[in-house]
Amino acid sequence: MKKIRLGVIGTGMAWERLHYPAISELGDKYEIAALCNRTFKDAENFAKKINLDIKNVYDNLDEMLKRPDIDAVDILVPIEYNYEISEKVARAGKDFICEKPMASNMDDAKKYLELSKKYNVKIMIAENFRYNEENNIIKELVESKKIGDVIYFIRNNVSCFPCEMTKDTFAAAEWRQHPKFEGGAFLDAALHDIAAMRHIFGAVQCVHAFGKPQPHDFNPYYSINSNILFENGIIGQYTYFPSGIETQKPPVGFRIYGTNGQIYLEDKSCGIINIFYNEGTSEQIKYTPERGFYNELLNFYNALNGTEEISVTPEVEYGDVKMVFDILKSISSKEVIYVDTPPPFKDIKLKEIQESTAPYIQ
Ligand SMILES: NC(=O)C1=CN([C@@H]2O[C@H](COP(=O)(O)OP(=O)(O)OC[C@H]3O[C@@H](n4cnc5c(N)ncnc54)[C@H](OP(=O)(O)O)[C@@H]3O)[C@@H](O)[C@H]2O)C=CC1
Ligand SMILES: O=C1CO[C@H](CO)[C@@H](O)[C@@H]1O
Repeated sequence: MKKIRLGVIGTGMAWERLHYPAISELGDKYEIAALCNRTFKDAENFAKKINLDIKNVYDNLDEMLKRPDIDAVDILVPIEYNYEISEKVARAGKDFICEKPMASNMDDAKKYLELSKKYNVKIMIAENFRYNEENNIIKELVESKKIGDVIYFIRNNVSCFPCEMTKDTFAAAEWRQHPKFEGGAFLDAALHDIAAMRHIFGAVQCVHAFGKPQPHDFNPYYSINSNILFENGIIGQYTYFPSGIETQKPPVGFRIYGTNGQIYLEDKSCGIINIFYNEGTSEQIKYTPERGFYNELLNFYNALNGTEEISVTPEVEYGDVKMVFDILKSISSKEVIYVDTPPPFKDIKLKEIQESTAPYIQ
């Protein structure tokens, strides 16, 4: 197939540091046709870097979308504009990629689900964690029962957002420090962990969460702790703590305990997944960190080519976003919230779970 001629909307950090390097690696599949940014100068500067003629630089999105020679669009704008711009691009009849989250609230997330059919366009939500190598390896390990039946997991995401605010990082952005959307950093960053957990363990029956309120705008809580019950009976604890002290930062951890052993990922960038078996042996699996961006862009190319389905559609992302807001709802209501399954409690085949875990318990 010919190269996809891509129009880019939002030439900020995610474009420069994440999508552009992956697109460059896929240089035989993509060609950057046009750039659009709210601040024209920034897009113009980037165009110079890649030798793109200035006539292909816009600060008016409608003008860029009129171009018939643009095959597809990549949307990387602050979260509060994701739905509005996606709707505009879909209406223009362009296939597109939109960075996560698909929307900044549930009303827009619901409307997002109609876009693909209504305008007959292909849509991929760029949730890189669902395309990251480590998450796909762990999913395969869990599904193939490498550590037997999974009983429970614990996942922590500990960082220091305030320490990052003055550095050349994502936290420096005004829209992250004073978000105009509910959930702040929890929607922006914890969404990745939630996507990874749902990718690995499947649909979620319900969550019960607690939060320690804080006065700063970037996140409503110092820490959010949640208990999760998956539809397959797996239970887990997830903690999102973006207010840690930099020097005390413990490693981000993901530990999965099964009847025959344990899977341990110290950090998504460490490159090694450890498996510890109950009998005392262990195994290490190497992976390349941060491959999600390359993999998602390859998936999008293949989908436009007709050789693959899009893996992360709005329907897939919808459940991840819903879980973010369900956790926040659980904190404020102090109630258990059903995520993917409507109440009452679905039969989770307790007897089968007890039988499969019996050897572990003895
Ligand atoms: N998957 C991942 O790991 C990551 C994903 N992201 C996602 O990427 C998106 C962008 O984040 P990031 O790049 O960090 O944010 P930035 O603020 O760095 O960049 C956003 C860019 O969008 C431009 N913009 C804003 N509104 C419009 C508009 N209406 N039309 C055209 N351009 C517009 C901004 O212009 P101006 O400068 O004028 O405001 C800015 O250049 C978010 O959805 C975020 O969730 C971000 C980081 C990592
Ligand atoms: O998606 C992203 C990756 O994680 C960052 C936090 O660490 C976010 O701010 C960003 O939007």
